[in-house]
Amino acid sequence: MANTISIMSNALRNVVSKKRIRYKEKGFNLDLSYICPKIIAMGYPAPDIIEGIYRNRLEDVYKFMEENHGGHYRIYNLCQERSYDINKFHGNVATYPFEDHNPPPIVLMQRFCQDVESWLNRDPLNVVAVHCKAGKGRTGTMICAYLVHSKFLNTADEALAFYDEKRTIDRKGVTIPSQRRYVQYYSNLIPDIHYEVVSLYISEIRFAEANYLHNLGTVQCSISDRQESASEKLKAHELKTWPIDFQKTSILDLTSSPLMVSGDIKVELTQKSSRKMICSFWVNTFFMQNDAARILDGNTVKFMHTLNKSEIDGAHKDKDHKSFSEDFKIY
Ligand SMILES: CCCCCCCC(=O)OC[C@H](COP(=O)(O)O[C@H]1[C@H](O)[C@@H](OP(=O)(O)O)[C@H](OP(=O)(O)O)[C@@H](OP(=O)(O)O)[C@H]1O)OC(=O)CCCCCCC
Repeated sequence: MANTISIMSNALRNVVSKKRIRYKEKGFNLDLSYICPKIIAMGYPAPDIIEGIYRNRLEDVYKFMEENHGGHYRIYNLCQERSYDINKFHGNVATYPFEDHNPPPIVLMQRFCQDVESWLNRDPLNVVAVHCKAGKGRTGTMICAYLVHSKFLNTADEALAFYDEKRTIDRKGVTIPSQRRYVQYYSNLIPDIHYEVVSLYISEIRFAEANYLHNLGTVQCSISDRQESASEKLKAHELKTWPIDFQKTSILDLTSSPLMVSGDIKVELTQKSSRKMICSFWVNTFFMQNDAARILDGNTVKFMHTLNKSEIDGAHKDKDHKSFSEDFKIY
């Protein structure tokens, strides 16, 4: 009977881990992959019995780490929605939590990379094990940032492709466009660009060739930023929202009262009635300054930051937006 339950549980874990590469050696069967000898990506180490039925069991991950890297491992938990007693891993657990399906704040990426670098430099035997919930999107975003930070690879694209190959069977590791964009942003800081929070004024957003939106009629457009506070969980903080009737216009015109934004900014389109998310994207003002065309009076900046469909979260998955035109752009 116990053997049957174990077989069924392993079967379910395999289904839940989808196309992620599993570690199946030395008696282990874990949603876990070595990205390189010192960097492990893994699914959540579930402490409770129920979640342990379909995800890594914490005790199995502990056994794996002790047998293979005893005394030389540090765990990084990126989950904002889950946690466990860090003493289960001798207290050597660092947390850098952010929301599922979203990019991390740039400053969180910097702190994560510095922490990993410090740990790995302490002893040649040291390794890191990074996880979120699935150990795929958020985990990949941070690991790719470190692959560029450490100059193990030279570009964001190289890091993303390397991670995709080492972590997934279908080479679809980091798929959320804004997560991929933030790895690119981070790589733009290497080797020694000083990041700072920059304020810009949004005076116009143009939605071009977005036939899909035209068919939706009035859509709600919101712009949010992120206000970090130690106590509160990270979440987008809505600054303002506007209705846009895409049957009449494809421009959000804020010329009369530009909106000042700073740092990590989320633009989101939702169905006006249901508030169901249509698509969204995160950008960071520091990396948009070059796109900013100073208007004559010098203090209002209209940034024409072109994003195409593959760079818009939600649209990239296509499953809901098959009628998006190929060249869906947000300026
Ligand atoms: C008999 C039931 C069979 C269920 C088969 C489910 C098969 C299945 O879809 O399993 C997967 C689901 C969801 O799986 P998870 O609960 O693990 O969620 C994943 C996680 O959010 C990833 O983000 P991250 O944590 O890596 O940052 C996300 O990647 P991203 O943000 O990059 O898109 C991925 O989206 P994606 O897959 O890429 O679209 C999500 O599927 O698991 C569950 O729902 C767990 C509950 C399982 C219920 C167990 C009941 C005992």
